[in-house]
Amino acid sequence: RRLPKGPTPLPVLGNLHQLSYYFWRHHGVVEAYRQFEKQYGKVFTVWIGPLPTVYIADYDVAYETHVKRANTFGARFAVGALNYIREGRGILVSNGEFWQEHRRFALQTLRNFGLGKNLMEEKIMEEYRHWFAKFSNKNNNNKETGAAEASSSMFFDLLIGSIINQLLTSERFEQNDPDFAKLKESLSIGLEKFGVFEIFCPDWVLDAWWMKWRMDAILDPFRWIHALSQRNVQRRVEAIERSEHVIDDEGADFIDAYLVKIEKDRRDGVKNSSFNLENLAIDIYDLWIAGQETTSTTLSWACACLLNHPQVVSKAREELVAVTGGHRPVSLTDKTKTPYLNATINEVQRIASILNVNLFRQVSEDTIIDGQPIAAGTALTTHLALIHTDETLFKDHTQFRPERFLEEPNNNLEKKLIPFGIGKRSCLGESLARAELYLVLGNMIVDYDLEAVGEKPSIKTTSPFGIMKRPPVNNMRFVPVVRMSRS
Ligand code: HEM
Repeated sequence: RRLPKGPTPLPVLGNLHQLSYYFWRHHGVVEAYRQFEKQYGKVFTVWIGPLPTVYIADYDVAYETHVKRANTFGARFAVGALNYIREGRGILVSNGEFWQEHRRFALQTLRNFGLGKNLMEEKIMEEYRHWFAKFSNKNNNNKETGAAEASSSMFFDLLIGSIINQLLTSERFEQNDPDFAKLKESLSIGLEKFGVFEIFCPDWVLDAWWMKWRMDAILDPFRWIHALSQRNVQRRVEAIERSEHVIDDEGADFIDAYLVKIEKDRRDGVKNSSFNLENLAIDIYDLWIAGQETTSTTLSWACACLLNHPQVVSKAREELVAVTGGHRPVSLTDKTKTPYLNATINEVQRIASILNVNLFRQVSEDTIIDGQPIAAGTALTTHLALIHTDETLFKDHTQFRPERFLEEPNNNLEKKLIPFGIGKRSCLGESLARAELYLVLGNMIVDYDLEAVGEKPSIKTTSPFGIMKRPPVNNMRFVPVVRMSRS
């Protein structure tokens, strides 16, 4: 088999024995893969049982393959738990014409939200104000200072979950919503368990009775989110039928825009259009899953970093107040004038590197990577966490130091930071996520002093073995610093 270098696999087991040993010895997935990188170089193969998987741990190689030869590296490798509910549909794991049409439609719809009246910024700021005010008004918070106390993960889950929900369905999550609390609890258990093994498990293993104990914990929250998406679609259709909801122009949210597209395809006589109600529920499911946990997790990591580095908060605040005068909210139009905040967000995303293992692609033809052959059909991924901790690029990579992005010469560091992936299948929600991170962090830094409740969180993950690198769990206090009216 034409494959890049890697440890010799055993029959059936592949390299699982070595991987498990490194997991245990080096306390996590990323460090385990780093051991292979040290031995075999920037491009290496690891066999997960009978399946060879290839990893790229170098920015230049990732760019040369995923950008310059995008067509060869643009298909998704979709098996296992990731494909479980989707069955090749949605955006995350679909391929071919279906993927192209649905990605283009979702991108265009999100882009429209950011144009003209800028619905995106409006909704982000509306939710920002709502959730900070709601937490400040809670009975157990300090009435004199107006300080709000919250678990960072629950707070950002509600805030970010509500933003994405507003864009998709025009609805907000309500605090103490028992459904939401149940979902988040089971999702965090599921995500801690969801590991490299589950990405590649064939369906018959996922469905086997002897895997039920593990698979139910991992898949139940996803089934729940899918059912919720179906319910939202159904509710909207019924509201339209009862004339309680009217779609103006292109609609108020993603569901409306999609219903307009279904109607347009029908009128244009498009045969076998892939835009229908069931696929709408899957697209919403994908956008919610990909858009909620990722951004919320990044904000929790940001708080862990900022609580440990108050000097960064002071410097960013000084820059922001100089730009806004402290009398108006930070807006996306300020971005070009806030290099320090931009560098801080970059450094948060680098330290967070929230995917211990990125989504996999499938090589579409026999080809060469960095001088080594690779066969068509091979599963391959860019290892973002290894690239973001490459000492030749990010010296003293364990240090949280936004200044590294501002120093000259800095080797074009900003370009080499790729938390949203690279190439044709890179993150569809990048502009929304960047807007959320900028507006929430920028305004929060101007409006609040951050205090840890109890000990400061250590900048260390709670799930080194899962596919997502979850942030430290911590309670924190947001103490208002600006009491003047800022509309
Ligand atoms: C900080 C937040 C986020 C991070 C770090 C992130 C990261 C990523 C990464 C690494 C990928 C895989 C790229 C690859 O294959 O190389 C991805 C894909 C994707 N993301 Fe995000 N994401 C974030 C937020 C969002 C948001 C807000 C949305 C939606 C509204 C979203 C929707 C998607 C979708 C649909 C894909 C699949 C794209 C495709 O296969 O064509 N993401 N994201």
